Amino acid sequence: MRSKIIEAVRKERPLIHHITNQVVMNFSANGLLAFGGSPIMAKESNEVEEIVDISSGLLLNIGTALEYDIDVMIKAGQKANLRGIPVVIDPVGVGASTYRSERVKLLLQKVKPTVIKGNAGELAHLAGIKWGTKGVDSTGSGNIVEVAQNVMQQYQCAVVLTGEKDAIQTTNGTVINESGHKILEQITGAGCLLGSIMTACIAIEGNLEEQLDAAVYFYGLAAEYAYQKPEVNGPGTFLPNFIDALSYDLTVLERGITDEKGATKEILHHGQSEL
Ligand SMILES: Nc1ncnc2c1ncn2[C@@H]1O[C@H](COP(=O)(O)OP(=O)(O)O)[C@@H](O)[C@H]1O
Ligand SMILES: Cc1ncsc1CCOP(=O)(O)O
Repeated sequence: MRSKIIEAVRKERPLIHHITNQVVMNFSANGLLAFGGSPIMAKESNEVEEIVDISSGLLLNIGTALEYDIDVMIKAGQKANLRGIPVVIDPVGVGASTYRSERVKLLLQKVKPTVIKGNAGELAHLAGIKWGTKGVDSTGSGNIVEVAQNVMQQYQCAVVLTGEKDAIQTTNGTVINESGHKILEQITGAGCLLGSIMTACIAIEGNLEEQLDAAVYFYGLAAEYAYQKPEVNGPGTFLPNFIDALSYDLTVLERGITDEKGATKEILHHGQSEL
């Protein structure tokens, strides 16, 4: 099923309208292209509704959003809601400032998301559950299922909570994903690009839970596969290998990870003890 979902995305190459942060724009566009979607970044108020009109999915990521950007996100989000295309909201760093917290609240009042996605710290903030955070990163620990369920109930939408383990929460229940690699914590935009790929996966016909599961599982596996490459020595060399892996078939990734511990074995092989 996961392979079929990914193949279907690659066949359709859905256009995904991004209003995202300045840090990750290029990485997200390249990563989504490699995966098999079609990105467009557009945040001019005068064109944003037209761009929604030609898109199959909308990703709203508040990572570096100015007041103007929030207004544009609301305009685009409302148009997407009218058209019935999926909207993914990524409340990057929502707990880091009052401004972020208040603007995300406003965005969620004005726009109905299909999915809220974020790291555990961001989603715990939305849920009103105490959690450790540092800027845009999650540093705490706790019950991720409780957080995901709470956000789903509060905002009446599906939730993808990321971290060492990911929780995919829909009205069908919770799916826990364990694919992924710790190296993803050392590159910026790992969560943001997952948002792009998730939006592409839910922009085609199908079951939301299965599509989110396919996106999250595939993404984690691509990271594990890339890290195993002999030429990867750390975050810098990981990045291009990861982009390559995002373009591969799921079966290639699955076959390529030979050891149960996958990339962990390879890290030791590289003589690194900490990761
Ligand atoms: N310690 C980890 N082990 C394995 N995968 C991880 C780990 N931390 C994050 N990931 C993966 O990295 C991606 C981004 O998650 P995360 O780091 O939580 O997002 P963000 O970049 O928004 O903080 C997800 O696919 C997640 O599964
Ligand atoms: C570092 C940073 N600062 C504002 S947005 C951003 C990128 C965050 O990306 P991610 O949440 O995917 O790590």
